[in-house]
Amino acid sequence: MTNSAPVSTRRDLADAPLLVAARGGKPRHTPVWFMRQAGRSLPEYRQVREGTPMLQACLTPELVSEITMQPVRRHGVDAAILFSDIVLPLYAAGVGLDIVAGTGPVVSNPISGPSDVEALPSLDAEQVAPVAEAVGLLVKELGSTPLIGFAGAPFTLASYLVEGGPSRNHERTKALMHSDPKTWHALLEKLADTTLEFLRVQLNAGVDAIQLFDSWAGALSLRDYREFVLPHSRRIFEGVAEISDVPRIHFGVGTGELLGAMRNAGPDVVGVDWRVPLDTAVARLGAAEPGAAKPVVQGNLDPAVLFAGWDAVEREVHRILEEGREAGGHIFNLGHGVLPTTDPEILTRVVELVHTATAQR
Ligand SMILES: O=C(O)CCc1c2[nH]c(c1CC(=O)O)Cc1[nH]c(c(CC(=O)O)c1CCC(=O)O)Cc1[nH]c(c(CC(=O)O)c1CCC(=O)O)Cc1[nH]c(c(CCC(=O)O)c1CC(=O)O)C2
Repeated sequence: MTNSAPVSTRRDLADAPLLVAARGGKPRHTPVWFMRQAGRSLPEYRQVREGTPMLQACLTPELVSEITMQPVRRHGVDAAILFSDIVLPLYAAGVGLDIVAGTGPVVSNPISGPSDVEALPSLDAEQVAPVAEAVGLLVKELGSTPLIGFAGAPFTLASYLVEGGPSRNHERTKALMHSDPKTWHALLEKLADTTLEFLRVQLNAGVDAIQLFDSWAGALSLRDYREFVLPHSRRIFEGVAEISDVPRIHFGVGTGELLGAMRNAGPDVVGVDWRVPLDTAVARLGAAEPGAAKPVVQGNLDPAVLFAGWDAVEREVHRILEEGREAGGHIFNLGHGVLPTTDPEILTRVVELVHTATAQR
């Protein structure tokens, strides 16, 4: 774990709509970006990635920079998100895994007990130096567009490591959690250390915000989330706050019942999937002490609606913007990542619609 003092390489983007909204201010328009905006939906992505395996691409600075820039140039989004993956730090640390196209992350030797947790390698900043180099290239190229760094949260990473790959029911993960809490917490502590170190590298290189993805936390009951996951996610947000004052976003899928608990982990912004209307999410998040600032939310267009024709898209975007007015701040996004066969033209039109519908409010 490097404890180098944060290098102030961040740009002064004080009036960038993403950063203004994230702090509960009034941006010149509602900011919009899309999870998975850099990826398979873009022909230029498929072209530039030809022949380079996913994880190797994530460790090639010039490729990371080019791929991250593609949706910014094409769509005019209000943020870039670093082209990376949630399993990259595990791969860089030496965990035997690969990303199999059409499947996702696949782990060679799944974790099943205390000796496997003991053997899990920790991450050294040097192992992800190419990511820091990519951030350095991007902060020069992005001008006034903020760059969002990201990492996977401990529960989602643990699920891939224990299940050995994507899982519908996470049965091995939950079995370990309930049968051997000591080993479970030891695993999540190591994963939180790795995540925090990976975020530290991105922050010291100059990212302007971070997002912690707990994509699969929605598989948990509120009781289990609070007992087995929340303390570890909270440690990450507290750790990030000690490194930098950038806005911290927390997102998961199927998390309608967990939103209040996710806010207790300490993020500045909570991402909401498409199942919960934003005004309902604000009510569930807003259970903080009376007089506290209203929560800032991100989301939450159903990615599948982008296949329903422009009239449906336009109707849904206006509905979501209306619901977002209930929050202390709203960053428009999808409720999960862009689906690979999405028409990129539609995403560009959504950016234009959000900007014109909310300009100079
Ligand atoms: O085949 C390729 O070209 C690589 C596909 C690809 C991956 N990461 C990627 C991309 C670019 C893209 O999304 O098109 C690139 C990727 N992975 C991620 C992000 C961050 C974001 O969503 O904006 C991004 C996009 C970053 C950016 O836009 O710059 C993070 C990620 N990887 C992963 C997850 C968890 C999950 O969704 O399972 C998550 C959390 C995000 C989410 O919930 O959508 C794990 C993962 N990585 C990957 C896959 C897809 C496997 C497949 O279906 O081929 C999967 C599993 C899955 O998505 O179901 C590989």
